[in-house]
Amino acid sequence: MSQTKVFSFASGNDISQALSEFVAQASSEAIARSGRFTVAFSGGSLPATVCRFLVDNGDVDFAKWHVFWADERCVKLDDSESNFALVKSELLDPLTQAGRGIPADQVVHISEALVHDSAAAAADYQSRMEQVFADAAHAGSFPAFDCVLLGIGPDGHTCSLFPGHPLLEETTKWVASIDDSPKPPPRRITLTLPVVNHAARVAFVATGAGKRDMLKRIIESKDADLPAARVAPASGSVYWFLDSAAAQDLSASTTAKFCL
Ligand SMILES: O=C1O[C@H](COP(=O)(O)O)[C@@H](O)[C@H](O)[C@H]1O
Repeated sequence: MSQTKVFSFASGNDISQALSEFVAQASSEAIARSGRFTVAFSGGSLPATVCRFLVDNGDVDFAKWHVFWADERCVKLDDSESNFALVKSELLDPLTQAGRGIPADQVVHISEALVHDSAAAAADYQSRMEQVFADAAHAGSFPAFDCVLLGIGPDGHTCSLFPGHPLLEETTKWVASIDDSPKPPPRRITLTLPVVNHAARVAFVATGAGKRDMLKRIIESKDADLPAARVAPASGSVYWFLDSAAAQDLSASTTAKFCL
């Protein structure tokens, strides 16, 4: 049974500071336990919020990170729609410039050669994930990410898992393709719900009043029509990092003071 904690912060800077501490702690615990930290990033507004202070956090051993994407658009890596490009500019490039770069073979992004064929791109992405999570692959199980960082859309989607879409029922694949995303661009690849629900920690990040109704439905009503409400890692925890505008419809008893 997963544990859920909801944190509300006064400002975007406060969220970013807390996320820097949260990810740093998740990273140190994972590295102490297994010698590495496996993390999946979403795109959208999340990379800038998560990475604002993380890059300068001297407690993080980025050389031991293995970076994945929770979802990716089937576009070239330098396209303005690319989730890779967001993480590159917010995290990978600044770390390289600071002499603390993540080794390139530990940054597992979509194959640019396959972006014209989403099914092939998803299969290729899964096979590269299987190399990192070899034990899970051999056991026919699912990978257990140390941390999955998720955004939500105003329709309640997370990763590229959209309300009412058949991909929500996927039970075997680690990575799936979608060619009819209601939010452009239409062709994408995404982690599946079983993978997200095997993670040790899932952190949702949502800001702005535009998401407040949706957050009430997801967090308090647990409306299963909304993909984000189906995120409940079997032996992991879910954390919500919200600003006060996004959290304003939640009951006071739902939110907790941030502490690690
Ligand atoms: O399309 C996507 O949207 C969601 C939400 O983005 P946001 O800008 O509203 O935070 C994002 O989490 C996902 O990775 C992305 O592909």
